Amino acid sequence: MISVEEALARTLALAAPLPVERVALGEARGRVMARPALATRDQPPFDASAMDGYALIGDPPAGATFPVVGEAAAGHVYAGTLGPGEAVRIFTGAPVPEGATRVVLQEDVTAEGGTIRLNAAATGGTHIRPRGQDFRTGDSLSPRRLRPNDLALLAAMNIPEVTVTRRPSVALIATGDELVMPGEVPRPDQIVASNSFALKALVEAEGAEARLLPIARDTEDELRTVLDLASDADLIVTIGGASVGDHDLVGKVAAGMGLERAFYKIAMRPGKPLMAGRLRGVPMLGLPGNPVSSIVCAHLFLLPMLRAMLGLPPAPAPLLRAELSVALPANPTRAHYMRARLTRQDGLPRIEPFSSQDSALLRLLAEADALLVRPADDGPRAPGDLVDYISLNS
Ligand SMILES: Nc1nc2c(c(=O)[nH]1)N[C@H]1C(S)=C(S)[C@@H](COP(=O)(O)OP(=O)(O)OC[C@H]3O[C@@H](n4cnc5c(N)ncnc54)[C@H](O)[C@@H]3O)O[C@H]1N2
Ligand code: MOO
Repeated sequence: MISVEEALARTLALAAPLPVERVALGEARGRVMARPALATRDQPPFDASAMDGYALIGDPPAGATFPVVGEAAAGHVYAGTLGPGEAVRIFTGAPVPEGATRVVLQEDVTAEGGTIRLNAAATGGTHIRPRGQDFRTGDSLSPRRLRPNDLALLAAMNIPEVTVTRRPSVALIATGDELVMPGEVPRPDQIVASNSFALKALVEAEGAEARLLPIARDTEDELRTVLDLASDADLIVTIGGASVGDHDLVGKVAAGMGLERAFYKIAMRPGKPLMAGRLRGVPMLGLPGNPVSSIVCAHLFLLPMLRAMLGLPPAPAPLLRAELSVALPANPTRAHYMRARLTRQDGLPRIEPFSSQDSALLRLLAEADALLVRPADDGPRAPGDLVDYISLNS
């Protein structure tokens, strides 16, 4: 069995960034920008007023008076020339008239019949945003997953379309004679397929597209047929049938179809029978069937693979720190990803693993905030120790 780190390195080696496409800015939220975006103009494109008031020249004392010779509003430049001793009525966002060095707030003047008088000496800055203060033509936004804030910046840069990595298409294949889809009537010896729904949601939240294929029954023929249906995907994910039982056929059938195996079995709990490889050119991840095992493996391997396919830097699931609230015995040779609850407190949160860690228990997984990470061969841990965890709440 290989380590989690080695398995991750081998799965990431299967995942290359996908081709790019252009999308309209309005469709770009959450997409991964593949190239830097370059501003096509300065922002603001002119010296702009930051306040409603009066634009004038110099630093006049309290009591000074000025004739108001014109007006500048947002979208309406003052076409005249401002001279010393004159003022232009100005509104927030308007271009500051040529030569003006200050905007006096309207609250700080008394306006009377086309003239203003300063109530007090103007203080506290010019209230002018200089041209290019936000960004200049040619300034760039580096490649990233686009958040709402980034979209506002791109719009201001006058970039109507962005180059993003194509969404990976992920084929999800549940396997097993015991499975029916939610809403169907299971026989007494059947259960409802659940894993695919968590996996679909995780895949979609990561910015990929998930396709639920028909459940593959436990025959070699049927598994082959469903794997064939997935051959146009960017990533094939099977669920179950990965272990050593007589009906665990995924490894055998995939091998018969030419799977180049990257690994099978890892020193990890849950998730030991994970397999990965390349099937006729398509990366494939064979997840264990136990619901918790498949979902934990998705966090640790499937999502990092998708991020790499999206062109993000190859990286493991992000680790956070928490303060352990109970004592834990030494962890043996398999890294353990324990379902745990987080409690907020000042500083780092407290983390408490559930007493049962059975990998079939979905109700406990639904209660869990985090996977507490126990590395392989980790010594005993005491309350108050700082430990790593992976968040399940995002
Ligand atoms: N003799 C051994 N038996 C098992 C070993 C082992 O090393 N030696 N490993 C155990 C471990 S660890 C795991 S994990 C499981 C993984 O088995 P499979 O990947 O072959 O999964 P299945 O046998 O198909 O299913 C296991 C379990 O999960 C249920 N299941 C499967 N798919 C779904 C689904 N889509 N939705 C909901 N539940 C699903 C299935 O009904 C079984 O109950 O093997 C252990 N055995
Ligand atoms: O690895 Mo299994 O995943 O413990 O249930």
